[in-house]
Amino acid sequence: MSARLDWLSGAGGPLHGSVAVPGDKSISHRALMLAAIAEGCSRIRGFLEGEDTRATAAVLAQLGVRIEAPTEGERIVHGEGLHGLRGATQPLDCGNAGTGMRLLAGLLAGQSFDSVLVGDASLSKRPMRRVTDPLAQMGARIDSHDGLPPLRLHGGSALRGIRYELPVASAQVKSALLLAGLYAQGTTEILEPHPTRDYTERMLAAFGWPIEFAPGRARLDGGHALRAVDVEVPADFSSAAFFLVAASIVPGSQLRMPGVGLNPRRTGLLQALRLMGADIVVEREREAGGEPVGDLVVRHAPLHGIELPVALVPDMIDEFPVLFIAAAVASGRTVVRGAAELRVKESDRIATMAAGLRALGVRIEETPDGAIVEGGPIGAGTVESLTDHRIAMSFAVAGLRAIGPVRINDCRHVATSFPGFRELANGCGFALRDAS
Ligand SMILES: O=C(O)C1=C[C@@H](OP(=O)(O)O)[C@@H](O)[C@H](O)C1
Ligand SMILES: C=C(OP(=O)(O)O)C(=O)O
Repeated sequence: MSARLDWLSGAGGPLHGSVAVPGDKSISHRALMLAAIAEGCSRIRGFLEGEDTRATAAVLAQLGVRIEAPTEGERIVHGEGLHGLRGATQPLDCGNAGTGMRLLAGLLAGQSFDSVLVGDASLSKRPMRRVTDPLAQMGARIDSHDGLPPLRLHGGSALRGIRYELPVASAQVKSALLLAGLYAQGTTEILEPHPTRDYTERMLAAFGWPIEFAPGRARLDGGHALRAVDVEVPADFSSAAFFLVAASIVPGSQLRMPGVGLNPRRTGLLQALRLMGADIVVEREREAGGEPVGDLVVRHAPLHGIELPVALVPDMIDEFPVLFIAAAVASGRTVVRGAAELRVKESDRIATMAAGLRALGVRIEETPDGAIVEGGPIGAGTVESLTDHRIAMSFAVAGLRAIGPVRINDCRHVATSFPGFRELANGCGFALRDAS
């Protein structure tokens, strides 16, 4: 993870073929965690072999959970039961994963032993009070470094359920509190300002924990048990997003992505791109592993700028970097508002995208909670990914339509969410290579 890796993305395409997008990151994290504290043995298929999810698996192994990896994309988790985890002697390294650290904070807050959660340089700058404050209200004792990692969780705290209104729409915070709620006395109830992805709720129900949930709220009582189940992980919509935009902007392209997760709390970009004029069809809609999935077929279409409806923002929170690329090649102006959360991701994604697009000659004005992008030609140039995986892949997409090569500095974190991105991209018509 330390060696630097720079990419050059050139004008490729047209893009053709079928792209097998890897498994959903959010679901893979949760499947590991719930299986680890379930009774019995769970098999996970379609598991994301990303660095973020592997870090979560390694943390659970440190806590005494036996996890087998019989084939790539498969895990067999030997559950230890709700009270079967064992304290680790070393800090638990969540790598680059905000999801890993925040959900584990909830899971570990009610254990009998102490834990220390650490992360890499990027994760060490991400705000943790959003989870530590409500967990403290539940009775947890957690020390942080001024609201930043590392998090020191003191074991032996008796947790009690709370009713909590989330100040920001965050599935990570909701999930952390629900996981802590498993260990709490009484009822834990979470209310959201806007509904967020409900994977934790759906999966808790699948593992047999009584839970009530509806868009924007979730409620459970402590003191039940989880029973092992098999989990089928769909392909990650957020990874498919790069190919949706790539094929939309390169003339003559047509791509198919089979088995992509289409949970409505994830597919805001589909709606946004359609509002911009994109030609995306969902085929073979079905249910797999309790989640809606379908095959996405995308063909090139001329895009035009839009005022993005603010209500779509939480449903496409990880897709903004690549939306900004679509906006940069669209005709006219695209306006994004209500997306201040982008500033506390792996990088400040408003500032990082604005700096990169400006370096390529695109007119973009940053606002506190969004940006205004003027579509037009994309020039050649050098951009900094600031080790943010989604920024690196988004500028790889931009290179397809640039008038000369786009150099993307520091792409080593792409494998956190999308191992094999470059090979898949080149396989369907990208021209993406090492810069050195
Ligand atoms: O719960 C999850 O799996 C995630 C929730 C989102 O974060 P927030 O909860 O901070 O919005 C998202 O950005 C992240 O990639 C994954
Ligand atoms: C924000 C992201 O992930 P995390 O919060 O888990 O680091 C992401 O994958 O874009």
